[in-house]
Amino acid sequence: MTGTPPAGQTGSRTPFGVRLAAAMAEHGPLCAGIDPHPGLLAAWGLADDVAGLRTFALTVVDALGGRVAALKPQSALFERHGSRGVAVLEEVVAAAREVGTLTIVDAKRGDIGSTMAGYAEAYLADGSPLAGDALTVSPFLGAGSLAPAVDLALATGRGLFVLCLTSNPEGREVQHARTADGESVAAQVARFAAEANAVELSGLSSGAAGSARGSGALGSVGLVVGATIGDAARITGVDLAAVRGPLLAPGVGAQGAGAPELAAVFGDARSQVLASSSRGVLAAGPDVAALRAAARQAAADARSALVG
Ligand SMILES: O=C(O)c1cc(=O)[nH]c(=O)n1[C@@H]1O[C@H](COP(=O)(O)O)[C@@H](O)[C@H]1O
Repeated sequence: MTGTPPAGQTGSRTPFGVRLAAAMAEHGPLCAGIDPHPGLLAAWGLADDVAGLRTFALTVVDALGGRVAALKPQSALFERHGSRGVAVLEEVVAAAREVGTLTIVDAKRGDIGSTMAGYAEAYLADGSPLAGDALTVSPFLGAGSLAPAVDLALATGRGLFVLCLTSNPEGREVQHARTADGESVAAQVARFAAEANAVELSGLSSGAAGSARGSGALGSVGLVVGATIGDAARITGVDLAAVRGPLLAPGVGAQGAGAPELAAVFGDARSQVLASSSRGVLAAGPDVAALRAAARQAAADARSALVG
């Protein structure tokens, strides 16, 4: 992909889907989560306070920045330290940008449309300190309520990952439910993303974006589809390949999924998958070389399941 900008360049008009595809090709289809759980802080010999949080999170950026396709800080585990924890999240986003690594801020935001516009400004606007390259969002107030986030993400070259078939077993109660016309909630969500990507991809016409056009191009509105879901895509009638966007696949590592599950769950949509692992990689810390080795192994496992 000649002319593709550095993967971590944010605020450009080069679409997130194009930048993510380049980063996955360069580093392998792995997103490393930054989840500073109290137990991990303790295991790393750190206090469960803002200083410990900061050391933990910036060590991960230092170890894995420039070496993985994306980093995904888990907002909840920063928020639990209050406003100073959120300031550390802002630092993490800036540090990753500095080393050219894409960030997916995992805050799972969702609200009525007019309030969603506020969240969109916080996480997707140029110049906002919480704006990484993409945001996880919840469509369970109705997928259409996410329209302000879609609009701002596409306008700023950022992306979204919309919860669709989540890795936790309780998710089925909502996601497998059928609407009055028989479509599953998950399929409705997937259709929402597919429609946004179809519009975006049909508009790509020149430069780096244009070179990514074609059957393999990824739009910027992805889905979250857990690697632990078994045959839920078939059960719910979700056509993952038709989404033409990236598929963030948590559940790898600590939640039990590995290469066989990735291959089985994603079938002909495997090339769109960004496998995501947090504790499975972070448990190797705080040693930087050990963190790098763990991420390298996780990326190799994901690549073996998803590429080729
Ligand atoms: O959006 C997510 O990333 C997500 C969606 C989902 O369905 N399941 C899921 O585990 N996650 C997140 O992915 C991370 C998983 O962490 P590990 O189980 O330690 O790899 C956590 O930050 C979860 O909040």
